[in-house]
Amino acid sequence: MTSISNVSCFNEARRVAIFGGTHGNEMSGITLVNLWIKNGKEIQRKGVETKPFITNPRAVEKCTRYVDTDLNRAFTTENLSAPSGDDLPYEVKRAQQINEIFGPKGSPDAYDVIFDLHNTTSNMGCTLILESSKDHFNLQMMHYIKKAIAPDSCPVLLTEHPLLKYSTSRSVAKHPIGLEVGPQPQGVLRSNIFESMRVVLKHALDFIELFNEGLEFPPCSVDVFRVWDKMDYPRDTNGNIIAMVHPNLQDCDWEPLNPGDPMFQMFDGTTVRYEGVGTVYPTFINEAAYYEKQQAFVTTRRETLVAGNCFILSLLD
Ligand SMILES: CC(=O)N[C@@H](CC(=O)O)C(=O)O
Ligand SMILES: [Zn+2]
Repeated sequence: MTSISNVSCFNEARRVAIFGGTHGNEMSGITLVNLWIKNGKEIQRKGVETKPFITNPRAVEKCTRYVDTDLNRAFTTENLSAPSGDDLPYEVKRAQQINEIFGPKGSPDAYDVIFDLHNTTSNMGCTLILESSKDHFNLQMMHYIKKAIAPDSCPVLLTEHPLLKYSTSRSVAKHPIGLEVGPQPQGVLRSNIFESMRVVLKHALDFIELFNEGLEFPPCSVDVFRVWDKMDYPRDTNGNIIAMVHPNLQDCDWEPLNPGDPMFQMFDGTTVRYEGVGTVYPTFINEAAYYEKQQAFVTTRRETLVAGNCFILSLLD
């Protein structure tokens, strides 16, 4: 990327991948990717090579999140550079293979864009996950998608955080995009969730086609929710959970939570209130997969990011 004040230029996005089954029990992405592996017409765009790919086939087969360890945390430099061997956890070996095919992570040879399709048990709607506030290409794409699906909404979760950021499968690409759609139980397919994932992907691929054709995208601003903190369930001294998400908070992803608002309901009926400073916007509320990560929900803060004028580099010649 070249940045000239407010101008961002990129090479064409020729190589695009769509990942499903990074978590083997999140059925929308698995089903869509399998459909597209059989017949890719729907995801074909002029001048773009789009590769649908099942990232964790053994977890998909077992319909479980992972086999040995969470694949969507496995793309650390340490794992990717570990000497390959049979004793490595399955997902670490798989991360190395994926890095070979779609990366290497951080190199010019890496895929341009990777969409990673996820489902959540939380009421997050159709959420786009952005890893860097400086990724103007992704910001422009997200702006385009938001406009295209209006009046439906499509919140953007920015996971850039000094401690809470994790090493995702999609992070091997130059422009990683997570798509998180819910609520949907693990192992279950719901038609409404399936359809909204499909529609967002259609607009995303349309954007890439238009961009490659040389369309110029003027500066724009994008409202995002930046990850702020993670909140665990109240626990006893043995580490057992002793409360549930409060009914006032359950399903209220992206809605403001203010100091003093109910947060958890103890098993004895008492209410635990939010005691932070200022308004936060909780999300991933009561996500099933996060019980093992000691996480009841994450808090976010609202922010507006600005994306510069965006077009292909060859237009400058
Ligand atoms: C529920 C779930 O799996 N969420 C994803 C979010 C992401 O892809 O960034 C994860 O924890 O890996
Ligand atoms: Zn997932």
